[in-house]
Formats: sequence, C-alpha cells, structure tokens
Amino acid sequence: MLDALFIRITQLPDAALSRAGIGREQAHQLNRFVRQDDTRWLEPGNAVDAGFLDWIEAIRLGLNQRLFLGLFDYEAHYARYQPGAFYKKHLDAFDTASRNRVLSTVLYLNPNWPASNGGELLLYASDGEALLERVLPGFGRLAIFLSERFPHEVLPTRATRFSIAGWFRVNTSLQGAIDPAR
Ligand SMILES: O=C(O)CCC(=O)C(=O)O
Ligand SMILES: [Fe+2]
Repeated sequence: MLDALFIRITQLPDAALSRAGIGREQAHQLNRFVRQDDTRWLEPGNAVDAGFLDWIEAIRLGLNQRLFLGLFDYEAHYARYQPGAFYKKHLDAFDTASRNRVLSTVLYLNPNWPASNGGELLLYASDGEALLERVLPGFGRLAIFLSERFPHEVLPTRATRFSIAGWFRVNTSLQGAIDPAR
C-alpha cells in the first residue's frame, strides 16, 4: 500500500494539487504565511486512495471499539511541501468548519529522509510551549494525535516532503443534516 501511495503522490501533476494561500482573496494570501503545502483530497473512486481509506476504516472501527471515541468518518488529503515550505504552529480543530475533527493522522511517504532534510513535525503540549515530540517524516511512519489538544508545526523542509494528512471526525450534524466530509 505504501509503495502505491508513494507512486500516486509523486505522480500527481501540479494541476491536480491546490496551493494553500494563492489567490486574490485576502484570507487566502494571509494563509500563505501560515502554511505552504500543496494538497489534494483523496477520492474513494481511485483504487489507490480506496486502499488507504479501507485501511483507515479498520483503524476507525478499532479505535471506536477500544477507546469509545465515537469516530464517525474520516477526511484526508495528499500534501506536498516543496523545498522551503512549512506549516506554522496550529491546532487542527479551530473553527466551525473543523471543530468536529477529533483525531489527526499524518502518514509520511518519504523514502530516505536524513535529519538534515528538516521538515520535522513538532508536537507541543496543550500550552503550546513545551515540546513533546519531534517526528522525522520517514517512509511509512504514522503520527496520530488529538486534534484539539496538541498544537503542532512543520519545520521548513529542505527536500520535497510527501504525506497524507487526515482527520477522524465526530458527527456534529443538527436536525438530521450530516455535514459532509470535504
Ligand atoms: O505534515 C505534518 O507533519 C503535519 C501537517 C499538519 O499539521 C496539517 O496538515 O494540519
Ligand atoms: Fe495540523
């Protein structure tokens, strides 16, 4: 599965990726100061994406059985950080659109990642100051953390850095209207 995901993400043409923070809108441009990854949402209709989503679905069921998290669904995008790109310190559940994110996942797809490449994920305690973990984005490594609890950032990368970032969500629908995964 990892090899298929690696081929898929490295072969995505530029036109298939959305660049965070490019465009005329002020909010969009501001965003570019915060994050510089290029992303594409996974598609259940693609066989490679579906393979990953099936694997994640088994994890979702296991987490619900053992930890009673009530995870309802999952959304994920491919992310490419080109040399120099970063993602400043943030929480993944911060606004009304993302508030139902409970558990963040990041699967790294970078064969041969020496520490000198940078691009580490830094995870902080809830106060946003105490450093808890420094994660090199090596091939097949999976980071999972509570979306509302742990501020984190991606340090500037020196090589192109590939990953799949995803979020298990709870169902915050009101009056039967389920908010769809993006
Ligand atoms: O790629 C990573 O290590 C983290 C990415 C991230 O924080 C995000 O996409 O929200
Ligand atoms: Fe994040």
